Amino acid sequence: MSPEMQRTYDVRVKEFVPLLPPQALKEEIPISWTAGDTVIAGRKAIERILHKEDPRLLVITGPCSIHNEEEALEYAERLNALREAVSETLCIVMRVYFEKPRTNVGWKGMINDPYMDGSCDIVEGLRRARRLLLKITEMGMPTATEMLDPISPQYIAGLVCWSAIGARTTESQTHREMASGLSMPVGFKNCTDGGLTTAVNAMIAAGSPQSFLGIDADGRSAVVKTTGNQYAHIVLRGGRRPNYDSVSIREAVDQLRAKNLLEAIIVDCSHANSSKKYQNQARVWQDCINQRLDGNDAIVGLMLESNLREGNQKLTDDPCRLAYGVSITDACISWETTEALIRSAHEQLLRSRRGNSGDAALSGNGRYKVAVTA
Ligand SMILES: O=C[C@H](O)[C@H](O)COP(=O)(O)O
Ligand SMILES: C=C(OP(=O)(O)O)C(=O)O
Repeated sequence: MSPEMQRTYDVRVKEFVPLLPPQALKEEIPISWTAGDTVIAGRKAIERILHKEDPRLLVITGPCSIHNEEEALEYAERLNALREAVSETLCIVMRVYFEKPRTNVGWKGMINDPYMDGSCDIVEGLRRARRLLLKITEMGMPTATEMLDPISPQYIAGLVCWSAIGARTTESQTHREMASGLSMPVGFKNCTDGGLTTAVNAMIAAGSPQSFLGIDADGRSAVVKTTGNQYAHIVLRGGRRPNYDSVSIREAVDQLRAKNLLEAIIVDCSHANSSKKYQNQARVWQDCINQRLDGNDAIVGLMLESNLREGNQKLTDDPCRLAYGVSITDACISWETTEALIRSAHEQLLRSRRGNSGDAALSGNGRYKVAVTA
């Protein structure tokens, strides 16, 4: 480019690092028939739940963010066994989140910075994300992720059954346009202050055909024309106050009904619904199960932030010294708590379906005691 053309461009860009085209990564790590079957069946099951053709409760559970493949695979193996055991009442999908939206700055997830040292080797991040999604879907485990960067779906979306647009990006036109072309159901979080209107508008925009700028499978910049995503739905994650209680659910249903949108709500038991205290997730979970048992079919799914071990840890200069199975972003509930919550919900839903009387109560330490009465 001539100097007079160049002098007004890229004033603050240090470097352009070439990225391999999506097609090249798909050929390097090809989707298998088994993985493809998991994705297709997972998407179908979620679509049927959103349309209330499948009475099961959708459960999206897993780490706040993935930073270590070995830990993610151990979690996936445990969850997959549990998924099969409770599949009569629950449709379990694993959170496999590689992209983290930050309130200001911080580690932005495995795709952005796989070595967690600021080197931001995004090519390696995309490779690791795709490889891990492939391994998890090959187990038969359906996957969920947040789509944050509008380019990355081209590299990984074929291995994802459900995706979220986060609270910080639900108002973004770019993300709504992207969602209109995504192949899986997309949940829009309410925005961080708790307002639902942004998510409702996002559902309308994502449900409509859109034309916007993107890239194609060969990595060429392109005008992307979409059909609209008829499975856009809302995810309540709380805001200035929690919004999982029955009054908030009613309010959300009223807003959805007024716009003729899917009256299918997923409640995120974490984030502002738990006041960012992982110990509160159990309470939110049981409240929503109770609402379901009381006949409220608007809540079709629940989300948990869960990891092998509870809590979280700070990411320091030496990632090798991180504790195994502990989140480096939001604090999570442990595997043991997750399993107890899921098994308890399964038993309560089974009993209710069979018309048996039963009682599930929260014990003092936040774990469930399930007492079946004759
Ligand atoms: O789910 C994760 C976090 O809540 C989200 O990425 C924001 O994190 P931050 O406020 O720590 O940046
Ligand atoms: C970032 C997340 O949620 P939210 O957008 O609701 O903050 C998340 O689920 O990881």
